[in-house]
Amino acid sequence: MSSPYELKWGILGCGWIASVFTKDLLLDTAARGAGNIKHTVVAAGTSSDLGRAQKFLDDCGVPSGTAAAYGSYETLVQDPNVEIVYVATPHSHHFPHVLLALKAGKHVLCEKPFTVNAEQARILYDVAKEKNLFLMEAVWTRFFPLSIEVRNLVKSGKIGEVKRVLADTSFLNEMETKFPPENRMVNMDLAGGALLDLGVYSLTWVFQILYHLDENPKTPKVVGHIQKYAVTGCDETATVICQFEKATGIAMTSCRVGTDVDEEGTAGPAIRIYGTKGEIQVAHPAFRPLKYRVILPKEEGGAGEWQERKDAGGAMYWQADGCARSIREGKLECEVMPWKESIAIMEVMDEMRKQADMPYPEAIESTAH
Ligand SMILES: NC(=O)C1=CN([C@@H]2O[C@H](COP(=O)(O)OP(=O)(O)OC[C@H]3O[C@@H](n4cnc5c(N)ncnc54)[C@H](OP(=O)(O)O)[C@@H]3O)[C@@H](O)[C@H]2O)C=CC1
Ligand SMILES: O=C1OC[C@@H](O)[C@H](O)[C@H]1O
Repeated sequence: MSSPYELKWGILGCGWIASVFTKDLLLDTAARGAGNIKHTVVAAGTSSDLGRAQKFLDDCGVPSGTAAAYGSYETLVQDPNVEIVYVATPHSHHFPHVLLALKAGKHVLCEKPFTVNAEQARILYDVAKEKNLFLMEAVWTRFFPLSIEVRNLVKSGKIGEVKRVLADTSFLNEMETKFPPENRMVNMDLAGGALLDLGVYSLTWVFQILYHLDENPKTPKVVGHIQKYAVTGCDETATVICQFEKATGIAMTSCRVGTDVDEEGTAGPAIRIYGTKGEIQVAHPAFRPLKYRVILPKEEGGAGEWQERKDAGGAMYWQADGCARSIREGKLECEVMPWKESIAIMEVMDEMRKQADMPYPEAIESTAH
């Protein structure tokens, strides 16, 4: 048997999601049927503190002596052992941090939302292409076996022709107590707000179903509405209607009201995919889908049982496997999260912010590089 393809990771930014992702990289790939891939964490860097980077590696369970700790992102990306950099900093910083890694000759997986605006995204993909490097927005949701199953069900025609998708990624929060003004969720300097942080998942569901129905997929026409958070001016609730060639998507998001009220899913499905012969529902949370069901007319079986899918750990490894397979095959982009689609989603969010007059500070909208 040939040895597994190994991908060596460097972690840029040692915050919350970076710890979930790093622990997932350490899980046994064979246990999920991906034994021909091996992920190795070879380095982690914080913005300013080497000791904290070392503590991060230790806390994540990276075997002692197998990974280097760095006290700056500049030194991390120079590590010759690092093949791919995982960027896990706030939205505002994705553009400069991805650029930093690409310019150092590293492949990149960057957390969602990919950038602050579509122009920044276009620039990053141009740089990746020029440098022949792999680059992907870390929209983990698309890589779940459950997402693939739902996409395949739609393709199979089980619910007929899809005409509408309704997607909601919302959390009930007492915002004033949960998010102090400097918190990344609401801080305009960090590109905070529900739309970029959570709305990207609703748009993911709308796009992974509807964008692909069109013969020549392009950015849909958009009518959006944003309710602002009085304390910082970011959006607390956002809704958009996306008109594709063949169908309509309605993407909703909020960090004020939720689809998670009782945490049991009785609040109703987060995703509803409406076809001419039936419907597919996916339960909350939209970003980590755990169960779905098909609902057909009564004479054809009515409401099906919920189909549950459990993934080990943080379930962020599916997207890491996608990176490894793409890089092994010499691809610059992964077909599950193509560049053109990431840009189209950024364009929808740009248009919504334009309609709502919600620019971010010039410093983080900047495309200077
Ligand atoms: N896929 C998913 O499910 C999730 C994705 N995310 C995404 O991951 C990214 C990070 O989110 P999260 O881990 O929750 O955030 P955290 O605040 O926990 O971590 C962000 C990290 O970025 C580094 N950083 C660099 N510059 C700044 C700055 N100016 N202000 C604040 N932090 C800075 C921080 O420090 P240092 O480098 O010094 O460690 C920090 O560790 C976001 O893009 C978010 O949307 C978040 C949650 C879930
Ligand atoms: O990406 C995310 O998914 C989970 C949420 O809790 C978090 O705010 C968001 O960044």
